[in-house]
Amino acid sequence: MNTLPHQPNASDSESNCSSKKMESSLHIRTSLEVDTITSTERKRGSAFCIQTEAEEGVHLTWEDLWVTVSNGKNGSRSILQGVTGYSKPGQLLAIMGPSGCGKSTLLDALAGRLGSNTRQTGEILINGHKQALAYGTSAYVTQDDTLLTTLTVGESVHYSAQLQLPDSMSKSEKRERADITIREMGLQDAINTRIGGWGAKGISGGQKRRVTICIEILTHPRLLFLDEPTSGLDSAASYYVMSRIASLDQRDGIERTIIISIHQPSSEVFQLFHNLCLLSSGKTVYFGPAAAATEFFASNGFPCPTLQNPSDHFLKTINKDFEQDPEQGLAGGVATDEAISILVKSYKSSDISQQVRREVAEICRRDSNIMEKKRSHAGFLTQCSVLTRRSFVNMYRDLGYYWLRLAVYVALAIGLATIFYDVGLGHRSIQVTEKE
Ligand SMILES: Nc1ncnc2c1ncn2[C@@H]1O[C@H](COP(=O)(O)OP(=O)(O)OP(=O)(O)O)[C@@H](O)[C@H]1O
Repeated sequence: MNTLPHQPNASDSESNCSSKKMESSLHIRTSLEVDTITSTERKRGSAFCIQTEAEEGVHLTWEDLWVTVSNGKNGSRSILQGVTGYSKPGQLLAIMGPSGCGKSTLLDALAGRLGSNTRQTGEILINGHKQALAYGTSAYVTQDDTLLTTLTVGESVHYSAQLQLPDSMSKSEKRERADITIREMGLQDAINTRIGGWGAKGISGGQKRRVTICIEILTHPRLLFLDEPTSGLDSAASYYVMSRIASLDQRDGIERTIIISIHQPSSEVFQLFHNLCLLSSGKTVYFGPAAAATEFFASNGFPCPTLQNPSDHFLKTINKDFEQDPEQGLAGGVATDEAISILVKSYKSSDISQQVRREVAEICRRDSNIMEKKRSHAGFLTQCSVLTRRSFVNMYRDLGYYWLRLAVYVALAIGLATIFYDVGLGHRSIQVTEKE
């Protein structure tokens, strides 16, 4: 479970959407809480009947967002340079760009996870308000899977459900919620397979990603951040994982807002995106409907060759990490730096960019509710009991952790015993000095 930092001083007051470069204190909390079950639904005793109290989705907007890091004596460096955008419920936004362009930084800024050595300016609003999200409203899936390798898929999700879901839910309800989530992510066939690690092969990399996502969506968060959910997966596994993620946007009666950063999606995966944010060196090259990106590139002199994956074409055009081979042809006949500059300028003055600003202003103007602050997750005693049980299972099954350690202790005991072996029982065998 990844935790998002708590920002107690995040203001609840409505802020003026048009004000620029204002210090944003928005931070979003972790999903340790679930949506409350109404009493009638609890009586029915079915996790299928679980409803959220407030069904409103999360509109996330960011305007003129800058993130800078201090370079010590050399001053500071801008990682993000005035990016603007939005993400709406029921939509999947993909952040793309060459390595080091600021994808993870944008995702972290939106999720309130930036490091302490960074400085953030600009405005990030939730439903038009500067506010902190309540527990259970958002979840962040990091690049790495942090799972206990000795547990099975089912155990991992069930233990997590017992830890995250509130004590007001019965054990069977928690179990049912976990089972439904496992089925949603297509993991029912692997439910009894161990996660596996360096010692023993377990589930595949794609399945591990899905288990991590499963654990994060147990609390039915309305805002989901995923940092490179397909890293390390082959194209078939990537498509399978991404199609499951994309299907979450309308699940459980909740319109989810999903934001992912992704390196190089296949053309099939690309078609799952509603909106695309293309970054280069922290600047917006394109933000708008994913389907319109090819036309934007073509209208600026960088048409996508027939049968080429559009995302490959975009990244090839704006990747300046490697020297272009002139014999293979430069992007649109110009150097990469120039291509980026053309695209960035063109985007700034384009109708698409104006439309994005209008959309952001529209979301801010809407009379949306401030998100409720609900605090409900498993109590201290439940957490202690679940963690103890999980720890015992882990120790028992972990060869290195438990059995190898036991063997070392036995060997040590035998070694010590040999020192005293056959020392005899006479008064000279062991001299004991007693001080009166
Ligand atoms: N806290 C930080 N301190 C110093 N530099 C940072 C910090 N966070 C990010 N950077 C730098 O900012 C740049 C962008 O980093 P970021 O991780 O956002 O890129 P990315 O697009 O996600 O890259 P990748 O696709 O390789 O993961 C990198 O050069 C990185 O070294």
